[in-house]
Amino acid sequence: MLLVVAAFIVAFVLLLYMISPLISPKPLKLNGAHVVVTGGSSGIGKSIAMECYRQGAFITLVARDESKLVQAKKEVEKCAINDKQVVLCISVDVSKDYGQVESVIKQCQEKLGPVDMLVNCAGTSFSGKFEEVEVERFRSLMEVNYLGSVYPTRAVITTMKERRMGRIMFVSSQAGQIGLFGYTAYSPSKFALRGLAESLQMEMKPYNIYVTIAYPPDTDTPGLAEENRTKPLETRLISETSGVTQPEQVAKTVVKDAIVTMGLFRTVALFYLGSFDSIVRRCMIEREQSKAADKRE
Ligand SMILES: NC(=O)C1=CN([C@@H]2O[C@H](COP(=O)(O)OP(=O)(O)OC[C@H]3O[C@@H](n4cnc5c(N)ncnc54)[C@H](OP(=O)(O)O)[C@@H]3O)[C@@H](O)[C@H]2O)C=CC1
Ligand SMILES: CCCCCCCCCCCCCCCC(=O)[C@@H](N)CO
Repeated sequence: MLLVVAAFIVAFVLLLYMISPLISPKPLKLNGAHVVVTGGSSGIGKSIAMECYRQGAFITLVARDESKLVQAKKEVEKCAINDKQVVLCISVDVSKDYGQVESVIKQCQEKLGPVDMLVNCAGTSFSGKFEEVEVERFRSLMEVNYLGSVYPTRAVITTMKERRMGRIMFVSSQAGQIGLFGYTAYSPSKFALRGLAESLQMEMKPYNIYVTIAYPPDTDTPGLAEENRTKPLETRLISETSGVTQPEQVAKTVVKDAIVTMGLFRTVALFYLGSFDSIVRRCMIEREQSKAADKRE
């Protein structure tokens, strides 16, 4: 009986794999394409920009800090494959004023042509126990991670629809697939991206615009180093189960996914949850035991 079920599952997956090239669109050629990367001055965004540059794209890097932008531009330029390629830098806060975001997108389209691919990677994380996270943080994470992806997307979408082409990428997180200890402020902002990406994909498909969303694990970036400064023990132990990835690796995977959209759904690994609950319980018991021991002394 079990064997039959297993055989069915294997056959189904094989079938999906075989028909996926038929139902997915033609791969996007990055050579000569204009790619806008928000959060392109650091970490995952910077690696994505470098990966696209290696494939011949023209890049606009968007972030706030000008000196980090200039530094990143130099690094991206080193990945050039021809002498026509250009890296443009734009300093703007993607989460505050929609009018501003719209006007910088206009500027970069005037210089490098219509946007072929938008990578929404600007974002920030924070971990801490729910009651210890400042209330303001819940608003700011939602603003940067969610609205900071809505605004640039909104600013490029009309032209993409007119041209009947384009790719939009959102960078969520494994913490955007399941809620985890310490991420009460961060996870919801990443879950929101999933709702946005799935709804938008349904609207955009008839216009030959494809939306992808990435769920990376912990990745070795300045952003992660900053987050680790306040990370509760539980969050650290839970995160260790999926390890730390290098930004270059994440970039390779997500860029490939965006240009060759497979359209296959990613499954949530729910079986992890049981083992995480036991980590949380163990930490609590150990903390209580050491408190009790302190009292006895
Ligand atoms: N590193 C990790 O473990 C993981 C990260 N992610 C997600 O990937 C994305 C990138 O993370 P990571 O590379 O670690 O982060 P970094 O902190 O290294 O880089 C963040 C980038 O976003 C920019 N940015 C932040 N806020 C704004 C804003 N309001 N307006 C414009 N630009 C902004 C930063 O530049 P500046 O500050 O100058 O504006 C910088 O370029 C985030 O969305 C993060 O949530 C997902 C899973 C794992
Ligand atoms: C298909 C699999 C889905 C679920 C797997 C569960 C894995 C549990 C480990 C979760 C690690 C938390 C990563 C958060 C990364 C992040 O976004 C911050 N580091 C940002 O700085």
